Amino acid sequence: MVPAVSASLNGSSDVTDFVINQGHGVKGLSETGIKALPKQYIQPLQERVITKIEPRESIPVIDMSKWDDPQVANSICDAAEKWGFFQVVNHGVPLEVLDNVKKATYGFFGLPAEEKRKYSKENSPSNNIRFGTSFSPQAEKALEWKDYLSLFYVSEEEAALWPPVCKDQILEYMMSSKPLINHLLQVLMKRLNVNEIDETKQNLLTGSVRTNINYYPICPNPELTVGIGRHSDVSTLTVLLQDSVGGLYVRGNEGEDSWIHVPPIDGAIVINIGDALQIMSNGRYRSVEHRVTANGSSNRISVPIFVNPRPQDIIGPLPETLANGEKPIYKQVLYSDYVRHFFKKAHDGKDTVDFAKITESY
Ligand SMILES: COc1cc(/C=C/C(=O)SCCNC(=O)CCNC(=O)[C@H](O)C(C)(C)COP(=O)(O)OP(=O)(O)OC[C@H]2O[C@@H](n3cnc4c(N)ncnc43)[C@H](O)[C@@H]2OP(=O)(O)O)ccc1O
Ligand SMILES: O=C(O)CCC(=O)C(=O)O
Ligand SMILES: [Fe+2]
Repeated sequence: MVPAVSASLNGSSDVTDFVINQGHGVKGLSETGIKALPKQYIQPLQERVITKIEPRESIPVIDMSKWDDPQVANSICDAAEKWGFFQVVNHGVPLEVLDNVKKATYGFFGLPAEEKRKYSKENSPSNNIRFGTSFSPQAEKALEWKDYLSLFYVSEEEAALWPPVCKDQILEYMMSSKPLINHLLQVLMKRLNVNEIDETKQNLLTGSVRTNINYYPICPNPELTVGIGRHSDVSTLTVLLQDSVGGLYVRGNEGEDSWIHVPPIDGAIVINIGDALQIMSNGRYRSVEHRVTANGSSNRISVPIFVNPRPQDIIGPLPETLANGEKPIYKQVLYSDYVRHFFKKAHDGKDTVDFAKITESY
């Protein structure tokens, strides 16, 4: 499309205006046929290079068909402790629901820029609905090659304001994932000696839900930038649907340069532990750094459901995790303060969690 548009995007401010203000996103930029990556997307060397060492181990794939089996429960807890990431198959979320949400994601990003722009921070009918690009463009020295729509679920009535092209499919995906989410949390809690999830705990673990749809368009110089930079999620846990393109890497256990690819598996869902659960488990379950590479030949989409405490909840190590005299390594923090801290800076790997760390004073 439109080489004339590409030719007219001369300076940085033209690109920023086209991508952010006019609502074309990086998808629009990619579709101009742009041949070289604009300089504001060039990441520092250390952020873009993934050393291609073949890792000796891979992220576990857990078959959930016998989900009451204690061995399945053990695999879930072991993976949460060791990797912070695992994939599940035979998880009970209908495959048709997954297909529908992927199609709906393409539907939303395929809308003209003037339609998508209606959901930008400045124009959105609600603060809980946000179409954007990169992560936090005001705070970032280098931008990321990704557009997103972020939907914080408040109520059915408010969801009526979500873009009609994807609303029903996203709601269906969220609702169909609930039994899986509750089961995973029940199993994970049991290992922490939490045998009953009462209403207070349920709210703490699953009281708010944010679903994002991510679009990573074809990139002219994928080796110079990233789709998403190193970060850990601030959720309790994240249920992530990816398509068949690949590009999600997780920090492995074999040193600084160890990044493990999460290979797309048809019908599988990726699960990752977020910072809130790392804090609540006093570090036993790990919220692990991950990143997404840019791709020179395929567009990619993903759909994370972030399951979180409520903004007004105070999070800290659960009393059950400290019952045996274990020392708390995290303090009590207001969850919305934690999330605001995450959003107001560029991605910086695992540094967000320091916000909740107890610092030794001498
Ligand atoms: C986008 O690229 C991403 C995203 C991620 C996400 C990973 C996650 O784990 S998301 C799960 C986060 N948890 C929750 O949202 C649940 C709790 N929610 C809250 O506490 C509140 O909703 C709130 C997030 C604190 C927002 O509070 P509110 O008072 O309603 O809103 P503001 O004051 O307008 O927002 C403050 C500030 O936050 C930033 N922000 C808000 N929403 C988003 C969003 N959807 N996406 C990006 N940034 C957001 C923003 O900076 C706001 O300041 P402004 O000046 O811009 O208004 C992982 C990786 C990614 O690459
Ligand atoms: O696209 C992916 O595979 C991962 C997305 C992600 O990490 C996020 O949205 O937090
Ligand atoms: Fe993430």
